[in-house]
Amino acid sequence: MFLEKFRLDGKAALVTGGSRGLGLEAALALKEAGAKVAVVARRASFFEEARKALGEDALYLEGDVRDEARLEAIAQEVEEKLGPLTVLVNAAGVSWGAPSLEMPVEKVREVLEVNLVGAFLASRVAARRMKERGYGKIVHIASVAGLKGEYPEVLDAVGYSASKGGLIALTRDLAVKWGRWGIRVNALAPGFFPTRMTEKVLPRAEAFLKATLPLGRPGAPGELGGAVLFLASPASDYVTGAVLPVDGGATAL
Ligand SMILES: NC(=O)c1ccc[n+]([C@@H]2O[C@H](COP(=O)([O-])OP(=O)(O)OC[C@H]3O[C@@H](n4cnc5c(N)ncnc54)[C@H](O)[C@@H]3O)[C@@H](O)[C@H]2O)c1
Ligand SMILES: O=C(O)[C@H](O)[C@@H](O)[C@H](O)[C@H](O)CO
Repeated sequence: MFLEKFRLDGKAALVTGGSRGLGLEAALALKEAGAKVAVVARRASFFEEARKALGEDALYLEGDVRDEARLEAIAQEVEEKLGPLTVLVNAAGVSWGAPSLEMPVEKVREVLEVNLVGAFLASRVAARRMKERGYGKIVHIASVAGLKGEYPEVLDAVGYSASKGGLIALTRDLAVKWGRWGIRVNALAPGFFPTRMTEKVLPRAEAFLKATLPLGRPGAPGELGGAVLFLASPASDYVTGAVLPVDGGATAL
């Protein structure tokens, strides 16, 4: 009875940034639960890794989350090929590290544009469709960096932190605005996970994280997918506007 609620058999799910890293892990979790999965990344050449993991049944769609017209076309194609869009995971994201007093302002703008504006655009493209059916699940991959300040030896990326804080505010506001349409909007706030995004930062931050995190280590591959599945599936149908840290206790400090 309860395990059944984690199933997504035959439901269409779209994952932005699903070509690798945490987005790919999200797509794999949704697929394992029975969803028909589409992933978006900026270039077709980025899909090699995802194809190996997700197989030929998945849809691989090129697109930039800053381009709303392209997102509309993607949603249309997903609905034509996979059926009504039930789940959107916004995992597309970029980061730019530099000391805050020297951070190039164009990098702050770029990061906000992808991580915050892009997630908003993908959400409303999905919500226009979900509203018609009175049901939908939107999951943002935010970050603990959006919930608390960071020492520079852990994360020196002010634009990134601001984008994730904005995404958390957006999660709550859209949850309130869209709840009456049956659309649930929630966010995950991962701590440190080893991916392409963190490969340069992790060696510098690891000793600090081991010494300070309640669980004494960064996240490992496979430790986010279950939380994605919870927020994407009927198991969380009475949850909206929530922010779930998956962070080894970083935000409990
Ligand atoms: N790795 C971590 O420790 C960590 C922690 C918290 C949150 N996150 C978030 O998780 C998400 C996934 O990051 P990751 O760690 O897997 O890194 P990653 O660099 O491996 O993945 C980022 C993904 O976003 C896609 N992307 C980037 N810009 C895009 C754009 N403009 N349009 C479409 N797609 C775009 C990339 O192609 C890639 O698939 C990001 O939002 C990131 O901020 C990561
Ligand atoms: O990519 C991210 O979002 C980063 O990994 C941060 O979320 C760190 O986990 C945090 O700075 C640790 O306190």
